Amino acid sequence: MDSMTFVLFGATGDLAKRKIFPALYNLFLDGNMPTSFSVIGLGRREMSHDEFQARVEDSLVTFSRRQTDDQSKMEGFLKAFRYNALDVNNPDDYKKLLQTIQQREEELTIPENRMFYLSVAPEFFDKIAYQIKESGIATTKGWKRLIIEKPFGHDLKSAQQLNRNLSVAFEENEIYRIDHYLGKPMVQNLEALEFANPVLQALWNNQYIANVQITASETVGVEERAGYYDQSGAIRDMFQNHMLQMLMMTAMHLPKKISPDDIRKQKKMVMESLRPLQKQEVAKDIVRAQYDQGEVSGEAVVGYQEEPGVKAGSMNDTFIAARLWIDNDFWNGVPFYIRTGKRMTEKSTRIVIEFKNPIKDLYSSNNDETAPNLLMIEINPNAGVTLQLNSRNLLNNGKLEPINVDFSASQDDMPEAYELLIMDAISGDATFFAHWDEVEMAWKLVQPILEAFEGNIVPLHRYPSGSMGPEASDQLLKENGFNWW
Ligand SMILES: NC(=O)C1=CN([C@@H]2O[C@H](COP(=O)(O)OP(=O)(O)OC[C@H]3O[C@@H](n4cnc5c(N)ncnc54)[C@H](OP(=O)(O)O)[C@@H]3O)[C@@H](O)[C@H]2O)C=CC1
Ligand SMILES: O=C1O[C@H](COP(=O)(O)O)[C@@H](O)[C@H](O)[C@H]1O
Repeated sequence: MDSMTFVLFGATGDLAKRKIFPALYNLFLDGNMPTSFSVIGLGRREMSHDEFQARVEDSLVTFSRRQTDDQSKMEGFLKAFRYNALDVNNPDDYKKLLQTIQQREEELTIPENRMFYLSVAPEFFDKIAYQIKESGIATTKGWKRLIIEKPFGHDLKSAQQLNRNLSVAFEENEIYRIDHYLGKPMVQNLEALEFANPVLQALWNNQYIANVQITASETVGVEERAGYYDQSGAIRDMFQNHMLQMLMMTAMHLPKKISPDDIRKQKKMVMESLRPLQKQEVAKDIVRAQYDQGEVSGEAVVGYQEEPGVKAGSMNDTFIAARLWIDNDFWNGVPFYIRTGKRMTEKSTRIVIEFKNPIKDLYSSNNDETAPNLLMIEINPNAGVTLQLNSRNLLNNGKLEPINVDFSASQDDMPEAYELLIMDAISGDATFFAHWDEVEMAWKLVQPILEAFEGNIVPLHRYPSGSMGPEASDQLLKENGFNWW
């Protein structure tokens, strides 16, 4: 792994504290950081290097997955950290930043490999990219890379504009767009599950699969993020990025070889085959809803309209269900159902593959019936795979009953999404980052939905907090003879 300088914009913020510092630290403890590296934290407020290091240490003690009693390890890690005050709008601050970067490169005798992580509000992304170029920081004899957080645009036009603005300083192969769902170990494992098992590979098509269901349900409400979420909704917050990424990872087909380029090509082909939605017809395939008051995990909670910071009469969606079709030879005729929402019954992210059941009535003369075979992939909070088969239960008069063949991945010491993603970015492996083509096609799919929501031509259903969403979401599957698993 190349020695490098990790420049963190937003180093005094929440994401840095909760995710980025702990991820770097765990990589360090696992021997997955370069032997020599420097981290330069940036924020508006003034702070000494020592104060910054103390802040980082505090975050590690509170949030790191791994802890060590060996203080020399902690010290070895912290000594890599420096802090510069920088206002993203002030060109002089970038000149000072360049000096700090160069000074550290000299001190550590490391090459000019520079990683820029933008953990700041998205309206700063293009300004920072521009200043990185103008100040000369981007002129390096080594590599340079940019990691950015979502949201990547607010709609198709703003995403395209942002991409143009970033490209003044960075090539596409230098941009690592974080979608933290792509860092979840079970999402990364989808590729192996689909392609490293000839049995599943043979069945992974419309001849054997009846439908695919992707669910990401949350029990939390809007929390303290109403300012952002009320403008965003489930459609932008989860559907445009995480849900569509999981769909791509599930529906892609065996690439010629397992390489970042080939996997991305397959994902792109899925997006190209997704049947576009027409604004006037969005309501046929998309259900939007908002949570009312109710009870979640035994606790009474208020409805969305009563949440602090939500504007009166907000029509924002806190739940989305969708039925999508992939018009290619593999998936013609197989509905892909997606649902995601806040204040639902349980916290669970999972993908269920329902296989066709041509022998449903074979046993009916014995008063028996076969349940469909299901492959259930649990992503979060548990990680595992379950295959539902039919078997006779000798303790119940030999009746046919579904049984589960289970594999549960141990969650102990499982690396966090940010660890895996930051490690990949440092190694220059972009497999599990969102390519611009994917992001743009996702926005193209979502744009008519946004317009239909804004034009109010899609009803806004309601669901009680603590439920699995409105009846209309169940109806979407009933229309095709299915139900949510
Ligand atoms: N927090 C999370 O869990 C997640 C966050 N994200 C995304 O990550 C990004 C950062 O989020 P988060 O850490 O929560 O945000 P915070 O509001 O906690 O932190 C914002 C950071 O930006 C800095 N900042 C603000 N204005 C300026 C400026 N003019 N010049 C330089 N720095 C500035 C702040 O520095 P200072 O305070 O010193 O001014 C602070 O370090 C956002 O894009 C967010 O959408 C994505 C997924 C999850
Ligand atoms: O990106 C986001 O994801 C979280 C859910 O992530 P998970 O890893 O806990 O499943 C969601 O709560 C948040 O609104 C969204 O911005």
